[in-house]
Order: sequence, then structure tokens, then C-alpha cells
Amino acid sequence: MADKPPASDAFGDEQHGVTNLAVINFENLLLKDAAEVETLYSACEKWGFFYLDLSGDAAKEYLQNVANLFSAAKEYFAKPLDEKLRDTRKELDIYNICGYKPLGPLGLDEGNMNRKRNGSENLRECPPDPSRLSSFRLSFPKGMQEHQEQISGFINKSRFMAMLILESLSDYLKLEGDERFEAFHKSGELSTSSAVMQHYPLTDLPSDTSAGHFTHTDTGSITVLFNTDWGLQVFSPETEQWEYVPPRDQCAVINVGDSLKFISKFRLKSSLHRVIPSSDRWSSGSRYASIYFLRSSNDTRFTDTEGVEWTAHKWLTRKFQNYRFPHVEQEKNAISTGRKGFAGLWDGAKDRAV
Ligand SMILES: O=C(O)CCC(=O)C(=O)O
Ligand SMILES: [Fe+2]
Repeated sequence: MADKPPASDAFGDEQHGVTNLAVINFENLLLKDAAEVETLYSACEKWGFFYLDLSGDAAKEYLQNVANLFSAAKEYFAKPLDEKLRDTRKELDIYNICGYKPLGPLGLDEGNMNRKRNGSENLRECPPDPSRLSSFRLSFPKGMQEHQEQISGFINKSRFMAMLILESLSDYLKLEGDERFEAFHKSGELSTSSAVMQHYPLTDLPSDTSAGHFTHTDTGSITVLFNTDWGLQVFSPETEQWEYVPPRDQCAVINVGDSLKFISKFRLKSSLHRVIPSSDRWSSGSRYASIYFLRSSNDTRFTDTEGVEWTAHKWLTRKFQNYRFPHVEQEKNAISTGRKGFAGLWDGAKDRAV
């Protein structure tokens, strides 16, 4: 059965509380436990965010895989910048950049504060595209080559978790055949599903760069996220305040992205989130996240909040383009944050007055 985080987690900082997210047990989902599936649905309907408890035997190997990946990521990001830049593969997809993407002015995205650039560098691994298998092999980041197995393991097992979540949600809604959420995520079809390792340094950031990650809703369907420190905040759909989602031992943070919100005809929420440095629980100098994004097949069709029709691939391209515009431009539509006129930026002192 699902339970709530213990009271000792109710910490936050002077400005922000801590979310009281549902904790869904992975093994109970495997067993198709009806009460667990109902709690899962309710979490996705109300918050679009929950913890997935992976503490049982079934996920032991997976958690070890995640730990190994963090070690590999720490090693990777400690390399000199010019070495990492050699792993950038913009030519494969200028938006869903495969390989290394730098932070600050060398990166492409606006940050979580006004007129500041994004403060995280990342490494994205796109699983093989059957039509260009050989270029994928060439494109595998050089600095990560020895950890290739860990990364493929993480991709495969995270995909399994994400698909199990989709299956459970489809079961709950009694969806059949092509209507089931899994049908939009078939493994043989092209998609931009990928694994990303993020590194958020707290110090030595270039000027005009904000520590953390810009405010956004995720583009795809299901995000499976692990991180090492506090900093992640969700904009509560209940209180309309920013609240912390702290890392929880042996748990993944799962969230619903835009595509699933659209495919589910707005029954499920794609909640706004960001990473900010204000908590004293992020004091280790560097923060890391290992993430798997399950995204629907490129040619999946859906309609957004404003009634505009998209394919999943076009939505991703347009959204990633939006993050590169100044915030005043981003605010002119609902693409980045799900709300027109609201960029959800971090403003240190008077953050709550949104
Ligand atoms: O680092 C985190 O905790 C969250 C990162 C995130 O939201 C993303 O990369 O989409
Ligand atoms: Fe995200």
C-alpha cells in the first residue's frame, strides 16, 4: 500500500515547504494491486508527481545500476570542458541534443532567473535509431564509452518502469487497444525517448548564469528521475506555491509530461517544476541527476491546451526552441510552462509572490 513521507521530511526552507507526494510501491504495481493502481492514478490526476518506492528485491539490480551511473556521471563531468565539448552531436538533432550540452552562455537555454542562462550541463544518450545505427555507434560519447552497458541498462530498466506505469493507468481507465497509453509508445517506433545525466555546479558558474534548472513542464510522457541533493521544486497545483521534492532513499521521482497530459485528454497533470539552489540541503557544491524520459512515438498526434494540433516530434522541437527565447518571449505562449504569461522564475527574496 502507498504511504506518505514521514514527518521528518517536512523541512523545506524559510520560504518553501515540502510536498506531500504519494509513494507508490513498484512491486505492488507489478502485482496489479488495485488499491495501489488507484493511488497511482489519483497522484497523476492531481499532481502529475509521485515517488516510486523501489526498495524491494525486484529493483535491487536497478538501484545498483543507478548508483553506478552516478559514479560514471561524476567522473564524466569532472573532465575538462574541451574534452566534453567533443561529445556534442548537434548535427544529429539540434533540439534534442545528443551527447554533451554545456551550461551558461555556451549552452542554449535561458535559466530559472530573469536574464540568466541555464546552470546545468548535461549528457544525453539517445537509444539507437534503427535507420542510423552506425552513426549512433559513432556518436556514443567518447568520455562515457566504458560505461555504455550501465547506460543501456538504465535505459531499458527505466523504460520498463515507465511502461508499467502507463499500463497501470490504462488499466485504471479501462482503455482498450489503440486507446491504451502503451500503444503510443511502441518500442519499434521512432521516438525521442532518452537518458540524461545532469550536473549542477553551485560555484564557478559563468556570469549571467543561474544555478539550477529552468522552469518547465516535461515534454514527453513519463519521467523517471533520481537526484543527489535537494533543489527540485514543483509548483503545487493545490496551493499554487513552490514546494520542494526532496530525494528519497531507494525511490525514484516520477512525473507526467505534456504528451501524456494531451494523450489522456487532460485527465493527467504535467506539473511545472524547476531546480533552485536556495535550500541549505544542497550544499555539496555539485548536484547530479540521472533521468530517463519516456516520450511517445514521433508521429503521435495530439492537441494542446490552446487547441493547436501537434505531432510529438513537432511539440518537442517547438518546446525546446521556446526555452532558448528570452523569458518575455516565452511568456507569450503556454509552451514552456503550461501557462501563458507565467515563467515561474526564481526571485530569491520574494519568491512566494507569484
Ligand atoms: O534535476 C532534477 O531534479 C530535475 C531535472 C529536470 O526536471 C529535467 O531535466 O527535466
Ligand atoms: Fe523536468
